[in-house]
Amino acid sequence: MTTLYDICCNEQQGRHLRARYDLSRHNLIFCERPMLFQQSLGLNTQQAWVCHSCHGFVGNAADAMQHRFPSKSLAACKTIIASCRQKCGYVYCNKDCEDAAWRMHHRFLCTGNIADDEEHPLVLFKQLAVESNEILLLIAQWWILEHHQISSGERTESKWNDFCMKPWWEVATLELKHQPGAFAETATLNQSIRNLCQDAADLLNQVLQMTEHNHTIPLITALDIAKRVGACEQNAIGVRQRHPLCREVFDRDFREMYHSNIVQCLAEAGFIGGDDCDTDCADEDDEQEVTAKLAMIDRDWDYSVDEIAKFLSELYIREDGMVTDVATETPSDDAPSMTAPEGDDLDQIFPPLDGTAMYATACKMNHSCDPNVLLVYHSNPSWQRPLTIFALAIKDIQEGEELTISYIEHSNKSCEERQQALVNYGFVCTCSKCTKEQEGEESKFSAREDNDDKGDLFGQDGDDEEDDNDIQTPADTDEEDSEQKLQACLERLDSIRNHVVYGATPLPLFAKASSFVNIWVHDQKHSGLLPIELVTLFQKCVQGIEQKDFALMELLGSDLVSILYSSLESTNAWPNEAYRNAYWCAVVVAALGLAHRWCFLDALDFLDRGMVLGLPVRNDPHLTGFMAYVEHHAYSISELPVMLPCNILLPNYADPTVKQRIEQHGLSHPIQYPLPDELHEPPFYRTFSTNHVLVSRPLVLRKFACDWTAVTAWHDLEGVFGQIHGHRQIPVERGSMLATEDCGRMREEILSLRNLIHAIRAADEKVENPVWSLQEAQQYSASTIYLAQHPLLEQIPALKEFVDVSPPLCGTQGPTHTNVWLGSAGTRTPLHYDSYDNWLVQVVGVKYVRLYPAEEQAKLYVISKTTRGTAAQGNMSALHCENEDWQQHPLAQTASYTEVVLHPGDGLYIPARMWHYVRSLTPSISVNYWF
Ligand SMILES: C[S@@+](CC[C@H](N)C(=O)[O-])C[C@H]1O[C@@H](n2cnc3c(N)ncnc32)[C@H](O)[C@@H]1O
Ligand SMILES: [Fe+2]
Repeated sequence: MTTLYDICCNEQQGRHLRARYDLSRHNLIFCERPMLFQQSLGLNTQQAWVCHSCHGFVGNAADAMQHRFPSKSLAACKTIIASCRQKCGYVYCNKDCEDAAWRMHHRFLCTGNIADDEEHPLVLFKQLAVESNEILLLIAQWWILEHHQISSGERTESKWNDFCMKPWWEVATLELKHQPGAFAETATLNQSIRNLCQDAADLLNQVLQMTEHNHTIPLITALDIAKRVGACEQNAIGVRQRHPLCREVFDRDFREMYHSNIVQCLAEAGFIGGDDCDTDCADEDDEQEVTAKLAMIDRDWDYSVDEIAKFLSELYIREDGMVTDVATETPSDDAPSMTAPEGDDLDQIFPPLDGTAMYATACKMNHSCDPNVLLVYHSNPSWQRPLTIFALAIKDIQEGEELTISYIEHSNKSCEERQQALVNYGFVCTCSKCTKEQEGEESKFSAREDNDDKGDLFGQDGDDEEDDNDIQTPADTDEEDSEQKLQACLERLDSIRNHVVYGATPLPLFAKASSFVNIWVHDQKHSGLLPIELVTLFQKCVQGIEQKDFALMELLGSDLVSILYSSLESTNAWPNEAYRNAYWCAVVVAALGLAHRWCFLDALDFLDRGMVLGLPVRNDPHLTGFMAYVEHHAYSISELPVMLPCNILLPNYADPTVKQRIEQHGLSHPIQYPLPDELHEPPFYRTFSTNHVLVSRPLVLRKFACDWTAVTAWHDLEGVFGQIHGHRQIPVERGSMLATEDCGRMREEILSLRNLIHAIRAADEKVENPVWSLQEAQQYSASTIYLAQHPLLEQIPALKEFVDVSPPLCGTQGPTHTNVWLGSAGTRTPLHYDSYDNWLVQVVGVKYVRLYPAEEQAKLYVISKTTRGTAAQGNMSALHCENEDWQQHPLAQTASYTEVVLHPGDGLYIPARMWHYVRSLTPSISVNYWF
């Protein structure tokens, strides 16, 4: 999906955004996370306990309570809050966040080792920032990130300088400029800012030189600093993010995750008493399974939202920071005075995060007093992806129209007052509203002010809510028990609904995706393939879709996903296509609901799991638009500001000792020549077909893929797979089917690409050299991890750009399946055959392959079809290649085979039914085509 806007630039308007398509009111135009953020210093850093990497509040409810009220001994910290490795006092959500911040900028700016050195330039720099302008701290980060270089080459991005960058001294004197007689004052201010910038530059340069001895980060000048501070003055947004305990307490997901924590720590702290915390969600008798599941939907929390909110809002804070429960404590006369938080304003107990952020796209929008876009903060349900900004259309917008926001709070301001408020931006507003008002047509506009017009670029309170009045509870006519439960559940939803920010999925995408569901459900009605209870639930989904009841879609969709998953697991129904189709359909319903709530990462998780476990209709024209929409927005909020350097070791193939290392250490024995046929230039398909395909003769084609961008780009496993696509969920195998020890036995899991890369890195660290021997592969079998035979290019279409999706050597029809194999060193694929012709293309790393012709099958101890388990298809051999048990498998000793080592860019043609065994000698990525 392309963006819904274009970034344009002209002399009058500077950089600005224009709608690329017609947009409707309530459409989400884009969302993004800040490229830079600086928390307000002082009290806020102490009270709002946030991660210094992603800026989310750290820990769970218990941690937050503990942090805020340390004198109470509360539940122990259950999450893994990480502290800075140099103990500077910074905290992070977890080790990942710590690591990312460290690698991005913190290694330059950490005071952990130097805290008591008052003369240290870093200490002096921070002091200067505190005394003059906190933004200087942001500038230090900016400079480092802007010049961040990684080992595999430079990746400076122009986005860092794509702002109006008037020097600070010019911006700061804008206001004085218009005052008569302020000439001397202007000159003094101008000079003192120049001096300040020079001091800051001198100190920062010393810091940079001390940390980075090879000077990959250039020195900064006073002007560099001034331009960036100026840019912040005119582009940055003041952000305030409420503490989850204040805000998210109204959210269903949040409650689900933190409910017991909140209750527990409130109880332990004595805020609530005598609770009997019963978890009686399944008090049902042994009714049908589905009915029981339905009861789960209607699970009752021990305490309702209102109750929890009430607990929190009724807490009193004393001036010494202690919290008391008003009901249990009567203040004595000499007790410090108490202040009660107002109504539902809980910010006093859990203060919000305050700070300044730079957003690369939002900062390119110009101001209008009659804007068509509103920026909204809405942290997704959990505590993740903080500071995400959502740009919402508040009017119908035509293609080509400029997208504008209001920089100021202006509902009741006159034109003159607005111009005054805008003075620091250095322009006179000539928007239609200002023009008309100056022509004396004010009345018309003030009448038009509506609720939506809350667009204040600064100091947004993040509480804007869009209540979609179209949404109604579907009327229920049926009298069934499940109906009643559903009804109760819907009633409960009503209260949640009002607290959700709605930004509609573009109607055409929604309509198409939901027609997919409608059609599928309609087909199920009479097919008899699914139990009637499930069909009924799916029909409820359709009703939800028709009524645009997104909360119901989310709830029912995700519950159906878990119901189907447990039936698939417990009855081993994986081969049951009806169930897997249903799984995919449920996933789409849940994703439709989640996308409406802008939970794009969660929606994408569902879709990914659906692609892995369900039977997705690949390239279904109904779904592609919606899936691209979800994918697009998920990507824009999952990005880190810069790519992290790669920590996974891969051999440098240009180094002749590497070849030696592979042969002497990696291989279990010297390769027996002759090899399979080998070519260095691709043959014509017809020649290849005649000489190899028709006669089942393998072929090695060196440099098959040497011009694929994947060969270089994917070398950076960490950047491409760990970061850009790190949030995608994929199926992996841990351990090996060939492992002899229990702990190394293969297990299947679904995890994120980021975690796969972490696991590859962890395996990589077991052995000093990136090339693993057979013994190492066996010894560390439990650490090996493999995304094996997965259609990753279908799942992440963006990856197709890096490879040839239809190589000519796969014939005129092109490949029927394309799979990606991504894993650590030491992965071993047992001896087996496939019924397709196969091109195995090595992209990154080195693999050893052994091939036995089909004629040798009699000597290969084929595992019979009647055996249970994965090998039941008659295409697996019991032989442990490279580690054969000749006693048990004597015939194999005489079986003839060929073998080959594949390097990046090499392709191997494996004929259909030819037996093959594969071992990765290094971390490796391959692509294979069945044709
Ligand atoms: C947040 S930036 C917007 C992007 C800016 N146009 C650019 O080229 O980078 C704010 C600056 O844009 C310019 N600007 C914003 N709204 C404007 C308007 N309505 N008329 C003229 N200039 C405007 C002012 O120079 C202001 O300081
Ligand atoms: Fe205006």
